[in-house]
Amino acid sequence: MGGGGRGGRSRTQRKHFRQSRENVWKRSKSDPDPSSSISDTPNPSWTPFATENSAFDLYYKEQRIVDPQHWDQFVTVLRTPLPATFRINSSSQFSDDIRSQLENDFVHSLRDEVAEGGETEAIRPLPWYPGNFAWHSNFSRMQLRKNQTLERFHEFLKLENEIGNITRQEAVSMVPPLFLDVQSDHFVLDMCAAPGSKTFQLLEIIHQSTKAGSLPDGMVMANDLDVQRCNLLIHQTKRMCTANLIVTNHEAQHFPGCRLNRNHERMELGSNIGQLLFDRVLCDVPCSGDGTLRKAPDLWRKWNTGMGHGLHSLQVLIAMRGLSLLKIGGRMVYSTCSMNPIENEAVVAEVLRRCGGSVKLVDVSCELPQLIRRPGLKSWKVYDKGTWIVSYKDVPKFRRSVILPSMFPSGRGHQDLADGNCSVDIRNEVTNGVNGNAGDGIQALESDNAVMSESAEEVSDFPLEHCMRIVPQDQNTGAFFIAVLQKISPLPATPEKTKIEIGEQRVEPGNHCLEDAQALQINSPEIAHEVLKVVSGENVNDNEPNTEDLEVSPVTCEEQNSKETQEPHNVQNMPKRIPGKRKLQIQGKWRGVDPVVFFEDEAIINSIRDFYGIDENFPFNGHLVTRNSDTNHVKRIYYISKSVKDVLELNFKVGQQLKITSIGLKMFERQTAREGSTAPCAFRISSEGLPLILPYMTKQILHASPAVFKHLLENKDVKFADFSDAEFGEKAANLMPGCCVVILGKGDRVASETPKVDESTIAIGCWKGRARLTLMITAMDGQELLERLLIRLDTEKGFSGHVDKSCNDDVGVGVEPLQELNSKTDDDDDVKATLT
Ligand SMILES: C[S@@+](CC[C@H](N)C(=O)[O-])C[C@H]1O[C@@H](n2cnc3c(N)ncnc32)[C@H](O)[C@@H]1O
Repeated sequence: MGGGGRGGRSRTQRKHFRQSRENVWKRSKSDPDPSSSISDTPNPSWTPFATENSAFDLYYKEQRIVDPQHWDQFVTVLRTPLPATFRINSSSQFSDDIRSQLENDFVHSLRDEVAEGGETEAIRPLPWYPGNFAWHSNFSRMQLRKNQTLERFHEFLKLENEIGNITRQEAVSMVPPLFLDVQSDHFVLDMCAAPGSKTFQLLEIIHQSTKAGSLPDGMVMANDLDVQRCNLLIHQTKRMCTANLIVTNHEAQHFPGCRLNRNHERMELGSNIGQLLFDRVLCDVPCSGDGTLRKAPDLWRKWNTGMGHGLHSLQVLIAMRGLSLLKIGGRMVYSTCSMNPIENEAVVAEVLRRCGGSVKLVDVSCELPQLIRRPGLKSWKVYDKGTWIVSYKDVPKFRRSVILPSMFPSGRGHQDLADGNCSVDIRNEVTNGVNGNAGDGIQALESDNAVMSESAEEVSDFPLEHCMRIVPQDQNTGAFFIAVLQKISPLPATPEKTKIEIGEQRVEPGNHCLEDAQALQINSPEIAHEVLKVVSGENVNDNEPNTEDLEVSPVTCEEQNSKETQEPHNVQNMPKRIPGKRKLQIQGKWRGVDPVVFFEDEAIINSIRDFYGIDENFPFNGHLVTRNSDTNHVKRIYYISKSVKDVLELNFKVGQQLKITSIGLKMFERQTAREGSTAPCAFRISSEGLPLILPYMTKQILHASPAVFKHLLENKDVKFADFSDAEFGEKAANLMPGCCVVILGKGDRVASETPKVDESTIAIGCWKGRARLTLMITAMDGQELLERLLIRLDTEKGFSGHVDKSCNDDVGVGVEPLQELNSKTDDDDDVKATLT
């Protein structure tokens, strides 16, 4: 994949390259010596780390999270700023370019200029990340921002990050997706996905070996409870330009099951999937976050043990829901950025206990051998109200709604409860709230009165040593906990009583299979049965109630009021209404979320196909969606992969249980400018969609020599007569008015008529007006492409003869951002170049 690798450079060449190209890498005599300000000095504002015997210290020591012998080393590392790490997008068409640019320009130049005595590599690939895609720098994020010597490197990272070729992400946060063993055809659920750094990584893996013009068979479903954070995720993953992503907004513990009932399944010949199950599930749950202390030193003051107690039950519920949505044989990774055993090993042990042998904890010690990790804890204590408790039987009665049996290594407590010795006091539950955060943190722990219960220390029976703890002092990172689980058979049925025994705050009805347990929210069997009918849109067999169809989030029930009297947005795909059951008519009308509608307007689809000459092999049917059911006013048309299409069709059949906030890839956008509305095709191709559709386009294409391409990028819009290559100008003038694509020819060849489009092809969308071509890309994309073009020009042999003087002179000069692009008016054509 990719092209234009730089190849090796001599030290002199590198130096020349730096001097000629950079416009920011300049140090005057008055500037301080950069190397002196780049050293890793402890951040003086992080004085809390110096405070011995804080509650945090005591907790870490008492739980043996850090061996007391290595305490000083641990604290020193915590006080050292976290190094900036980043990852090259392995599925980017430019990943090879970027890797060689890093290796040949930055590794050496940064070493020469800023690393100690030129001995240390200032940036290097993380040894454990496959394919050398992830990189570690010796600089903190602050140093990158503030240090003048690093400015060019920082600018490079920022630009490539914005474009989507690089992702700045903490090293430990990159680990969990690697243990998922994701393949390109997998359906992957990311349950708590925002802000989306791991989702992006999952998409990279899915797309990694995709050829130009094709899509992987798999897909990623990224979910988060917080709608604002979902928006961050959408922004973050937009850089990936993927048609294989659905973003949803649910409580993960109630994530819909989307299961067709058996009758429906039998009727729906050709139905691709009958239930939404996943090959892989990432369960990166909300946690107390002490592993992020190096990034967020404030946590030192805020963190308390109550935070973990409050999250434990939710973490168990989310993990259980993940396992119920996992295919048999599938893998789930449970992870937190906390070192607290109550949020980690205790959760894993409880999940294994509930699953009763249907799920196993996988020993992954042979995977990623270069990643230094420590085994999970088998034994720990629970700290509450100034006391270290080693067994549930020592928990005072009034704390039993907060301190649960599942928080202890043995998980025992069930028998006592069943005997009526220690019944759960529901009143306490209510007064303490579900999070159990009674402030039993720093103050309590600091008290001299901390005592230990007298029972013998418990040890878990589960092989919790297979869990992984990544600690800061081992490889200069943040901290992370990771457990890999595999589902080996269906989850067992569990009686209601057991659920109460194990201390859940939510009491759920009836006996049911654990596969559904965490999704049931409807308290009456009658109502449940009616919901089942509505969801499936048909009668169900009374003898075969199928509880999995009831997986409706409580949000669904509450959110009906504002819109329930409106007509469904997509009538044809909505389930039939049952009179008198309005309260249950809720699916598909998520407040504040536009509906997803298949786009089937043949007139528009045909006009697009004809205008761009799109090959019949490129499937449109069922792959185009919009978020506006009024096709006269559709502004954007999105493209979805086959995998996403299958899920969407299933979602319609089950009554739109999924609350979809984003889906697919923006492919076409209505041109709203005056000339746009008179062009033969009102829809232009978006820059995100271009790489996918380009190999199938036969019309509205121009092939440009590097000189012409560069001229266009630099000038943003060019009159046909002003192109140095008159033939190109003439061909441009002969195109139909409207959107067109300019493809960069390779090497010193004059662009051929039919060059093969491959992964390394560079192309840009333009608007062909009456007298000129106008770029239709963002300033950022333009700047990045110009940089890349310069690199290719600099590298490819034999390139010289076809570039005019001005182009050659410009090589090595700083690039002017194409900022004015979206407001620039073509005087001849009066067309606004609209950004995609
Ligand atoms: C540790 S962060 C996830 C980080 C993310 N995986 C990433 O790599 O960018 C936890 C996320 O869980 C979300 N969250 C909290 N409670 C949730 C719930 N009940 N269901 C789903 N998401 C939840 C939070 O909004 C937060 O975005």
